[in-house]
Order: sequence, then structure tokens, then C-alpha cells
Amino acid sequence: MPKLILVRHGQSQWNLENRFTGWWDVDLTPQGVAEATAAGALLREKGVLPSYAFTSLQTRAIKTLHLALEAAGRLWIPETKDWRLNERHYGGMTGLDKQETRDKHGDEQVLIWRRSFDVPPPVLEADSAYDLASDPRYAGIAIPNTESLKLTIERVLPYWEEAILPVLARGETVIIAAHGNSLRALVKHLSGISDADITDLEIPTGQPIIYDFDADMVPGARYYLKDA
Ligand SMILES: O=C(O)[C@H](O)COP(=O)(O)O
Repeated sequence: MPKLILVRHGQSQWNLENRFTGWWDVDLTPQGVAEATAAGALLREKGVLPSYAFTSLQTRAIKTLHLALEAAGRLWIPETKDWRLNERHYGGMTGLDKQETRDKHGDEQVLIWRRSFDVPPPVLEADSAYDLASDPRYAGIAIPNTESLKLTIERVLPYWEEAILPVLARGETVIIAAHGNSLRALVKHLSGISDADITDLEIPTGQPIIYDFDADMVPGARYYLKDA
């Protein structure tokens, strides 16, 4: 039966520094490397061996995927990278310190920007140091200048349906290495979580989440592989 593995990248440099990251490309920390490797070792230990991989265009997710696959003995499987699995775009909050932003705007406002379903953060100005218009990986892509979770869902879900679901439906064990909010978008859909309740869902770094699908491609309850 098809099996889906979701894994959020290991700790990134800006996770460690407590800065809003979004589409900015930061690397894993040594702890993040260890988390990714441990995720792959867990896959091997539990015999959950991916046969096809998807990831974003962002270094922290790509490296997490490769470290996990190497630890699982599966570095050789086919993989597809796509911007639609990128982290939600953090707009004008990109690069800011999370605590300083709370001190300036208040906890409530920052929680709305971080976790509300449909309120996007302020837009990233075109002259920002974090503008990605000249990054060759996004050539031909209409790079957003901010995204709410709702807007993130609007690009993650079509990609799920067009690209990932058909691979899963042919019986593969699919791993998706992605980001806190692109995975929240997917989990919201797969677990049928309401717009209100999704606010409370947090996805930890480097911890494989599993969905088993039945013959009609209906997902079962999600669970953490460490608990299986
Ligand atoms: O983009 C980021 O800063 C993180 O990956 C996720 O941040 P969040 O927990 O504020 O959504």
C-alpha cells in the first residue's frame, strides 16, 4: 500500500538564530545535520524505505533529504525538486529576529502573521536585500512577495495533486522533505484540519510523519514514525 513520509528539514541556521526565514536560503546547523541523519536511521530501523523523493528548491530541505536517504541506504532513488514545496514566503519579515519583532509589534500581531490562516505578513519591498528576483533557481517563476498559509496551500495542493499523488498511487513509498508551513499546508489537507484548528499545528524539525493510504488513496491517521 502507498506510504507517505513527511519530514521537515533539520534545524537551520536561522532556526537557531530565531529569525524569520521563508524563502531565504539558509543552511543546516550541525544539530540540523544530526537530526536529518537520525531521521534516515529511523526510516532504516523501522523498515520504512522511500522509493521516490520530493523536495523544495531550498538547501535546508534538499540537504535534509540527502542526509536522511544516505542514512537509510536510499540515496539512489529518483527525486524531484519543486519551488511549490518551498517554505511559505515570509514577506517583509524575512531576516527579522522573531523576539525583536514581538517586542516591536506585540505577541498577538506576530502570532497573526505567523499562524493565522489567511493574513499574510507585510510584503517584501522590491529593493530588499532578501529579494530573490535574480536567483537563477527561480527563473521563470512568479516569486511571491509574501504568503499566508492560505496562499501557500494554493500552490502546494495543486502540486500535490498533479505531481505527488500519481507517484504515490502507483504504490511507491514517497518521502517529502520540506518546511514547517508547506508541510502544514499538506497536513491540513490530508488530515482534514479546519482553518481555525490549523493555527495550533506545529511540525517539529527532522521527525518523520507517516500517512498510510488505502487502495482508494484515502489517507489513514497521521503518526510519528518514532511512535510506531
Ligand atoms: O520560515 C521560517 O522562519 C521557519 O521555517 C518557520 O517559521 P514559523 O514557525 O514562524 O512559521
